[in-house]
Amino acid sequence: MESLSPAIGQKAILPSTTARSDRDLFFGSVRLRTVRNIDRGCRRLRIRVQAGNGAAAGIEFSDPDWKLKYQREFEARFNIPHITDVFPDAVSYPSTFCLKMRTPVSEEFAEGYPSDEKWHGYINNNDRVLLKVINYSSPSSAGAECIDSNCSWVEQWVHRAGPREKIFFKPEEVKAAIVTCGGLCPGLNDVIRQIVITLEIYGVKQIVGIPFGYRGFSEKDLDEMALSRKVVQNVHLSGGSLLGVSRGGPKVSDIVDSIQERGINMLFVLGGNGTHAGANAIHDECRKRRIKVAVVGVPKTIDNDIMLMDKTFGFDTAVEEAQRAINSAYIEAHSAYRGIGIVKLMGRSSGFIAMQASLASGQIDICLIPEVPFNLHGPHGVLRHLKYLLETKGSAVVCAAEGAGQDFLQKTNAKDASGNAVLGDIGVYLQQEIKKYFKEIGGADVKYIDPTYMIRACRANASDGILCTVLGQNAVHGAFSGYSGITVGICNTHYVYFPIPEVISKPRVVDPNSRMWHRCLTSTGQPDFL
Ligand SMILES: Nc1ncnc2c1ncn2[C@@H]1O[C@H](COP(=O)(O)OP(=O)(O)O)[C@@H](O)[C@H]1O
Ligand SMILES: O=P(O)(O)OC[C@H]1O[C@](O)(COP(=O)(O)O)[C@@H](O)[C@@H]1O
Ligand SMILES: [Mg+2]
Repeated sequence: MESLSPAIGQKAILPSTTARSDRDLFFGSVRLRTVRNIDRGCRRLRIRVQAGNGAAAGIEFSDPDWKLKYQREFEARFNIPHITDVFPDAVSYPSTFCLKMRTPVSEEFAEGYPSDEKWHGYINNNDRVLLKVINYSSPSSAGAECIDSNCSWVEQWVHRAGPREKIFFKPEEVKAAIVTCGGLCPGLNDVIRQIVITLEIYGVKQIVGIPFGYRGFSEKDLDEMALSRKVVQNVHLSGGSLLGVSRGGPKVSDIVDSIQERGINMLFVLGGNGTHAGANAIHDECRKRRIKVAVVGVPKTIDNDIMLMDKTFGFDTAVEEAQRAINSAYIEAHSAYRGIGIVKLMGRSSGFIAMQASLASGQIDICLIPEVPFNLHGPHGVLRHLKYLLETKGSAVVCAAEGAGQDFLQKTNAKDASGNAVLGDIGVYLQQEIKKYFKEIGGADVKYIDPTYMIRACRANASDGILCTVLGQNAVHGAFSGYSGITVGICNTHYVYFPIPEVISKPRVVDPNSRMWHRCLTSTGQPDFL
């Protein structure tokens, strides 16, 4: 067989088993475009290798120093903004955070812990974490993300999160605010709790919650909420957000006016892509006005649609909670004569919850996600496959992400207060179409379960609770260390700080050519519905 790792522009031959259709093939970021030239008899596809990341970024690969240059550019992109960028003379102080816990009433170390303490657990500012940990030997390796056509190994380092030896805020001068925006997500209260507790460990006395997302900065009838360990002690025992959430809200300049009026100099922002876009704009505006405010995000999205991190908090809980709905749909379908269960799960543009929940349950026959187009009708459509399932198994269960199959639904162009498109209900549509289809051919007992808001309102499970704890603590460490315009994340099991623009450049989506999606397909046994 010919090489699977040709240079850019060269042709390669892939075995037919590698190609699942006439569509483009992706090996990570390397796109192999099928030329639709199936050799007679041997069923092989001719493909052309298109550029990897690097060429797209304008890298000159003939330059012997291209790797070095790429790394330098990467380092600059992932540099995390610091207060000294704007205030070069900003004074630092010895940290008041120490792993050796003292009783909270002790005034012994009010001015900082003695520097002769042997081990504080501090992070060095130059500590880094590898963003990509696999050295792919070929662009054709599953999941390969290549910069050049040989998939050369180029180290990509990001900043390690954690407490630093020097802090840039005196705890007694800090007024910290926490705001939770967007939709609910399991774990919001756990993060709030940890932020408050960690701020108190640093010695901060003024901690407030901004009610109902960014709106709390402008609505006159909404008062900020005083927060302390006492207030947040048991808040993680219930779902939702102690502070409330909202979509939409005031202009960034009005938010920053309010920040100035309130004397806030640390702002912790819990939210998804939209919230982080807001947080970054707030950070920029504070810099423009030359006010010393640390703006730190904690990514919140049940959909797991934030780039670069292993996962976001609440996602595990959502997948776990979805099992209950899937199991109910399965029991209903299995116990009925020609039963079909439909479960709709959240995921506006990313099908992670539906994919993982289907995989975990092993009870789903058809998983539909926004990233993978499908036909409903026709010889290869979902309905035809359901007919086959009823004939062979007697029942079937479908799991659909809310953003799946939106092409079938009437578009309204309606937007929510944040500007997100309001989606049609794919679950209801599937239910109607399935009923219609089976009416003439023996009928089907169709049950539709929409557990979406029940899942979102859950309290975090133990694993998410721990993730929230670490993220919340690191958010506070980041702010005290003088960073702003950053967000915290887990990356290859380590905790890191990212500059906000890098994580919101686009939503993270399921790669239809990934091994995980393929695992899901092997579990469901569904065909391509095309
Ligand atoms: N591009 C943006 N710039 C500033 N604020 C934004 C932007 N996009 C969304 N927001 C604000 O962020 C908040 C949350 O956004 P939303 O999209 O509803 O949720 P999420 O943060 O979970 O994506 C809303 O108050 C919205 O007004
Ligand atoms: O009904 P709401 O509150 O707008 O929330 C629905 C949205 O919540 C989500 O689960 C998460 O959205 P956010 O990350 O923007 O909060 C979306 O998938 C879904 O469309
Ligand atoms: Mg959003």
